[in-house]
Amino acid sequence: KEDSSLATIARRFQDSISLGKTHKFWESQPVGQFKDIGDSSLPEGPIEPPTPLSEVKQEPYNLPTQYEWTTCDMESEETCNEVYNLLKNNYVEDDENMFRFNYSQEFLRWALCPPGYYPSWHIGVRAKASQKLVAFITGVPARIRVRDEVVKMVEINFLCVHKKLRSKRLAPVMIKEVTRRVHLENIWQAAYTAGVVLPTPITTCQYWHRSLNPKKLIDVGFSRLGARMTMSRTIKLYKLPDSPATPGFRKMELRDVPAVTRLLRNYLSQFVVAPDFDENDVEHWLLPTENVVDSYLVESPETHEITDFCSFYTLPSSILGNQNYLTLKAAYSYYNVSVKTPLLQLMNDALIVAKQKDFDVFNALDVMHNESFLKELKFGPGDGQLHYYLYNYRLQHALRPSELGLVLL
Ligand SMILES: CNCCCN(C)c1ncc(F)c(N2CC(C(=O)NCc3cnc4ccccn34)C2)n1
Repeated sequence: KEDSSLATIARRFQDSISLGKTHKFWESQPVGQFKDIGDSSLPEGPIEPPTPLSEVKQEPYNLPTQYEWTTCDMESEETCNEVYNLLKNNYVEDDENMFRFNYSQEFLRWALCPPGYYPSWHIGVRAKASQKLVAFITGVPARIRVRDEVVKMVEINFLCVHKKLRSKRLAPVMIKEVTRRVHLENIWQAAYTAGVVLPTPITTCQYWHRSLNPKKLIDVGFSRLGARMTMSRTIKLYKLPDSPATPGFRKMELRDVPAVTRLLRNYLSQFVVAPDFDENDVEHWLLPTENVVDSYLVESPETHEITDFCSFYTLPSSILGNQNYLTLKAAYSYYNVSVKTPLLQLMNDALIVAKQKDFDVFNALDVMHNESFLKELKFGPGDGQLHYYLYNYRLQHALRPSELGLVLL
């Protein structure tokens, strides 16, 4: 595996710039530049001031003539289905093209229609002739705290260009168009992630996977049988109890929103970058939604106080080219709060309910305090890294993943 340290990648990126090979795009954007890494004379905070709204480009950017912009109304069954199919066939795959994310329609409506969302930030590109949807990019509003500053941001996600239109340089103009529409709403910062290195990550996270259905995971090539391991020994290794161990462990309900909000706000205050959730946000993002997000809490049987919380979201992947299985059912660790119940025990209960719900694998990033349970609960390191980025906001130095309290979908 090549040395993938950020310094090496930065130097290569710098070299490729001098050779004129790299995209001019990212050096033209207000993002931390590789050449500025370590320059402590540059202040932390916004890189560029807001533009007066009258000076923001009023008309959309130009697309190649055979394409046109469209706004995707995600609350329309038909349009949501078009977006679903574009992503199902053209969104992120693993490096060996064995899996592709298969975000469900109900997940996309949840992820893209939070309180205060802007329909105009759900941007599609259609081929004029066929009216087919061939590309997509989204923004949703979020209040994100960076150290002591709560910043109104946009979370950019679901950038997808149809496989047949790759290297037509559509992505840069889509990024500029969503930026323009966000500027029109007087928002000047963004948060986004990518599996690739761009200028410049605020942190780089590692994925970890906990097998729940090891036989299927080995059959489909997601994991391999360990050396000197048999299949039956492997199934036994990952076996879990039939029910959670923590007394008072139960599903979250609407009546729990105020208590969960207090618990979560308190817990997230320890991280350098984290969402600034209010009760409306908690009701949308954390109340259980079938096939989308599951959340549990610990209510003390004695005092009825809510002391702990855990949650995970449902993101299946299509399995490309396997005769026996079509879909990998994956749960992704979301927000977890451990105050009275040890995080290790809380997350083991999360694994137990995920197994009960027939998930094949439970994924987690090494963000927040996740490092403390990953190895002990038999998570294995994944091959994918997830780089986190802020747009138009400089941090003087990259964060450790444990300083990050933000999970994007
Ligand atoms: C903000 N959005 C984050 C959602 C996940 N995003 C986009 C992502 N970006 C880079 C990755 F490395 C990654 N990984 C999940 C881990 C994993 O499960 N790897 C095997 C696998 C199974 N299915 C798929 C589908 C696509 C890629 C890998 N896959 C690695 N996830």
